[in-house]
Order: sequence, then structure tokens, then C-alpha cells
Amino acid sequence: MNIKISNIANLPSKFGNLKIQSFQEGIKEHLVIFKEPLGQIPLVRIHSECLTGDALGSLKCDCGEQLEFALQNISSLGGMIIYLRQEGRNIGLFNKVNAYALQDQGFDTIEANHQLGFKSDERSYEVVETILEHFKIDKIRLLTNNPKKMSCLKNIMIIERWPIIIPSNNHNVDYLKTKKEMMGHLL
Ligand SMILES: Nc1nc2c(ncn2[C@@H]2O[C@H](COP(=O)(O)OP(=O)(O)OP(=O)(O)O)[C@@H](O)[C@H]2O)c(=O)[nH]1
Ligand SMILES: [Zn+2]
Repeated sequence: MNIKISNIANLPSKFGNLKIQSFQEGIKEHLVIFKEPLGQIPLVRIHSECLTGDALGSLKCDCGEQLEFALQNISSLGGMIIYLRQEGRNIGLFNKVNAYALQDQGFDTIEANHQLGFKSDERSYEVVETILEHFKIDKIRLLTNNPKKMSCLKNIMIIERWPIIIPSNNHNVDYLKTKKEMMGHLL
């Protein structure tokens, strides 16, 4: 895949003065949000888009709080968020809304995907290697609770995993239970 890379721009935010750069992979416009110095072994968060959680304050998942946790940490310690446009574990927003409607009927997050003919997780992480290579980064400390993400990065050494600790709420407790029991998340 041919990747187009934008210039770097300033992004002053409530978390501090960050930098932003876009990596365009076909129709997907990914983002890198970073704070220098990145250090020898940068702290990296690979975040998959969740419009409902990241922007609308949805309580159905932990995405918004994870993003905020990552922004706070990279702002104070230096590091990078790779924001991947893989909405709904890459089934897209339209299908995620249909999956949510199935969840309203009692299906869990995995079953709802299956009902719609998708795998439980349709994401891929190849572009992450391209992005990190561009920044000449080959070792990272990864902010994640998802062990699958660690084995997806073939050419990047993960020196350390930093957990993201977010308390559950009444709306996402079953979702988090499914992530832990069925998807192997370390919660
Ligand atoms: N299809 C679908 N996608 C969801 C649902 N809830 C959240 N997502 C998507 O799941 C992605 C986030 O994945 P998570 O499983 O929360 O976390 P992760 O990125 O695998 O792991 P962490 O690094 O620990 O956050 C985002 O793209 C969300 O839009 C859901 O019920 N159905
Ligand atoms: Zn979410």
C-alpha cells in the first residue's frame, strides 16, 4: 500500500502542546499525535477509532477514557498516539451501529459481529510498522491491555507493556467482561 505522509503541524490541546501528522493509506487517514522528546524507547499508544467513545462520550466502551489516559501520559512523559481509522474494530461506523442494535437485543460484542458476517476483530496493524519506521523507532513501550496487539508488530520490539487502568461503569461492565474472557484482554 502506498502511504502519503503530511507535514507536521502544532496541535495545542487541553493536554499540552502536541504535534500532529497524518498518514494516508488509501481512504484511511490515520493520525500520529506526539510529544517530544520521544526518548530512546518511546511510549506508544495504538488507538483504534471509536467515534462514539472518543468523541460522543459513550459509556458502552472504554475507548474515550483510554484515549484520554494516553493523551495525559504522552503529554507529560513524551510519546506518541497512533490513531488508526479502524472504526468498530474495522467494520466501520454503519456496521458498528447495527452491531450495537444487536447488542440491545442481548448479543454480546463478539456475537453481534458474527451475526453481521464479520470476524470478532477485523483490524490490521501493518501501517503501524510503516509509521514507526518513518520515525526510526524500532523499540517501544506499548500502552495496551490487548496482548494480540503485541504479537501483531513483527519488526518492532516491545520492551514493556504499560496497562491502561480504567474503572468500569454499569454500561460497559459486560463489554469489558467479554473482552477479558473471550478476547484475552488483560483487564
Ligand atoms: N464492532 C464493534 N467494535 C467495537 C465495539 N466496542 C468498541 N469497538 C471498537 O473497538 C476498537 C477498540 O478496541 P478495544 O477492544 O476496546 O481495545 P484494543 O484496541 O483491542 O486494546 P487496548 O489497546 O487495550 O485498548 C475501536 O475501533 C472501537 O470502535 C463493539 O461493540 N463492536
Ligand atoms: Zn469504543
